[in-house]
Amino acid sequence: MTMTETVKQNQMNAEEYVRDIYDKVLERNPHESEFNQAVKEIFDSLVPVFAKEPKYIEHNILEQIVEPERVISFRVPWVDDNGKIQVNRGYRVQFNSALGPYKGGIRFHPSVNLSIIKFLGFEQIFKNSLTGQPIGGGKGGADFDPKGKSDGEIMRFTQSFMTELWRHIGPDVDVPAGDIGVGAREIGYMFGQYKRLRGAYEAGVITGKNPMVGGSIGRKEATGYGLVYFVNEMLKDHGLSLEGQKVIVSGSGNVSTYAMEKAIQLGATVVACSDSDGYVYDENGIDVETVKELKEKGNERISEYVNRHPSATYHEGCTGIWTIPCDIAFPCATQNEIDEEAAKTLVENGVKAVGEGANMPSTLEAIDLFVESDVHYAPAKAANAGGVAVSSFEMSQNSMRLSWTFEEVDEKLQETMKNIYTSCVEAANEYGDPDNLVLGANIAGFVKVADAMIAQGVI
Ligand SMILES: NC(=O)C1=CN([C@@H]2O[C@H](COP(=O)(O)OP(=O)(O)OC[C@H]3O[C@@H](n4cnc5c(N)ncnc54)[C@H](O)[C@@H]3O)[C@@H](O)[C@H]2O)C=CC1
Ligand SMILES: O=C(O)CCC(=O)C(=O)O
Repeated sequence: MTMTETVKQNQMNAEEYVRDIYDKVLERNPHESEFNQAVKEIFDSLVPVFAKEPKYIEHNILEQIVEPERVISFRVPWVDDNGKIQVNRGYRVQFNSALGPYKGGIRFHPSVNLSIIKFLGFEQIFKNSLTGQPIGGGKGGADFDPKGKSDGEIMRFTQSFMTELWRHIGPDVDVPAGDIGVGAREIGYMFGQYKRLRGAYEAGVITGKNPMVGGSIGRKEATGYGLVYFVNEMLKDHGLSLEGQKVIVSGSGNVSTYAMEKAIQLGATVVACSDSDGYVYDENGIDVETVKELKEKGNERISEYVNRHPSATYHEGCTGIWTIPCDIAFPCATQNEIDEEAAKTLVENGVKAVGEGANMPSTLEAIDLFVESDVHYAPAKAANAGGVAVSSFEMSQNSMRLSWTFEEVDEKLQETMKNIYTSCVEAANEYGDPDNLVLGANIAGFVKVADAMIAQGVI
């Protein structure tokens, strides 16, 4: 065969391999739409890698990587404030340990099911690889709705959840953290229950702890700040900055709050944020301290914001936020919150950049639209990796029994986000599609995990 014929043949083999394994994924997991979506996005990016490096086909890496190493599903019984017994379903998906102990958050939300936990765990493998830290990928959660629950109910539920989970985790085995509906309070209750059952103070078993019980200073801010650092790098690379930009941020939880705070510190005006009921808009700028008071300290809806800031307006419904003309959009709430129509509206309104704080906030159609347009698009698994990176720093601090200052953590976070951005750009360039950070993030994240899997044999 001539050189050209070999290249052509390798390309055809790669396309056929990816198609075959994707068909198997669909056949094995017919009802897991979110998982299948996450798999499709990554698979599409990997065809050129398999064409160039047939060793990944020879080792059948794709079929191995899409099957979790372990899926744990369990009953979570608890007693509510009326003395009634409630039952929820808990999950932990230990997806891939090629690079280190399983690592990834726990989500408490009524929508949680196996498909959602598997998509999150799958994404986490590549995100964690991008951080450069020695951590594998996993995720967990329960279909428990924390909304409207008393502190006692939250504690009893969380303790019951850990009463099963504890036997599957450990500082060198699997290290959970927070996600939607799980913050420092829930992490504290989980850590306390683990300690009681394990009979040992193993601080490195869970991250996102309050600094007074071994948590890393700066973990709370890390995902939101990291997102803005990543987007800032991307903007700088194109002669732009955050200074003077009009920004919208969906959600008003952990990631959104600190994305807003950092964007404002870097000179942007955040004009809107939201929760699952609606959004608030203020052209003069959202006051983050008020959002913190409402959401972090209180348990209030974002609609309350307008009672404290009469210049702001409240709008029912969570998709309307994407109709606000802006320069930069930070989706920081949940999966698939930007569909094709929302993406079209953002592009028509002249959005310059989209930075994903949430996991998989854009549908496949929305991603295609951003990539094909002139929008600078920062995909979640790269842009929101700051949270898990600082979680890994927390594990290091716990092992060394010391604690770094905010400045030390923040400096390491900035360096990490810069390195992730560079890895994505280099991979995108190597594969001939500069500026395509979806391609860059997927390839750079995949190659390290795949090589580590090959090095460890068929296990
Ligand atoms: N907490 C972390 O360190 C990390 C979180 N993420 C992702 O970021 C996203 C947000 O997580 P957190 O801020 O931790 O959760 P959170 O529970 O602190 O906040 C979630 C926010 O989203 C809002 N929300 C939920 N559904 C919504 C909808 N359909 N429309 C508008 N708002 C909606 C909630 O009202 C809440 O304000 C999730 O996708 C999560 O997986 C990603 C990386 C790390
Ligand atoms: O901090 C962690 O371990 C996990 C954070 C997380 O769940 C995520 O990156 O989506």
